[in-house]
Amino acid sequence: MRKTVLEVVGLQRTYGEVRAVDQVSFTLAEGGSLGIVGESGSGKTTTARIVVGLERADAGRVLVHGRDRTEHRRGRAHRLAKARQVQMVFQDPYLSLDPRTPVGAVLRETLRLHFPDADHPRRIAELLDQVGLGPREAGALPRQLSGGQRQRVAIARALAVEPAVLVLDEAVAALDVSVQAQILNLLADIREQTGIGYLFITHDLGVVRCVTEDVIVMRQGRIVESGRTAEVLAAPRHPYTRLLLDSVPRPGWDPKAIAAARRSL
Ligand SMILES: Nc1ncnc2c1ncn2[C@@H]1O[C@H](COP(=O)(O)OP(=O)(O)OP(=O)(O)O)[C@@H](O)[C@H]1O
Repeated sequence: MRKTVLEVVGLQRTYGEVRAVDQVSFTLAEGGSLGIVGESGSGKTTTARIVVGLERADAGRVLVHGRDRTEHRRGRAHRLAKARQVQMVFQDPYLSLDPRTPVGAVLRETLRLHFPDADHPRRIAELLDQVGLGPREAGALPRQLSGGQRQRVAIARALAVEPAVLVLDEAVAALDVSVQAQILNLLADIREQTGIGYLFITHDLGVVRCVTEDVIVMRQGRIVESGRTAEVLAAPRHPYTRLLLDSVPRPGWDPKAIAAARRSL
């Protein structure tokens, strides 16, 4: 049995009348990969943002290696320690990368903050190599890179912190299908090499099938189904999961039938 790295217990978050996250609990094993799927508005991103610490929960707890992240303690050391537990990769790295900072400098800044005494040039070369980039990209600005390369930089920056958990929020959604596959393969290799646990937020069941071991399905803030990914996708028990599976465009896909099925749920 692998140890648990992340444990989420009874998360709640309400915005006005909307229960964005309602009694959400799950665990992620060390080196495991858990998908959170659901339609737009199902509460996936809010859950992820609470796990990372970008959003507060009204109730519930987030534990990494048994330590509560939701406790509010002031101070730089505490903030940095929290960041080292969980890192996030967003859908659009353009928004999270400073347009004026070359790639190598992005990594150097992160390393200076978290590991001031490390051998930065060596570590930067290692990180770039780990994500399939080289010295040429180290000197480039974000706009001089392709979407896939930018996402590789965002992944390298997250890895620089040596986190226990990586939260990937629609991390390949903006990329072309072939580039998506490259990044998903890269992420699978990195997980194998490092043992970092992944929390994959996506609306795309193809992504879930490729890169997760377990999955939870969210609808209107609640978990409606969870289990091993292969089993949930092969034999979904909840009608909503079946509907999500049916909504994946494929030959013979009929939007009218999907809309009718949705109304009947
Ligand atoms: N800051 C906010 N203020 C008000 N309502 C919010 C806020 N953030 C999220 N919500 C609402 O909470 C619900 C869940 O949103 P959330 O973004 O978590 O869903 P999601 O499944 O990630 O959707 P998407 O895939 O579109 O990002 C939605 O009804 C949304 O409108």
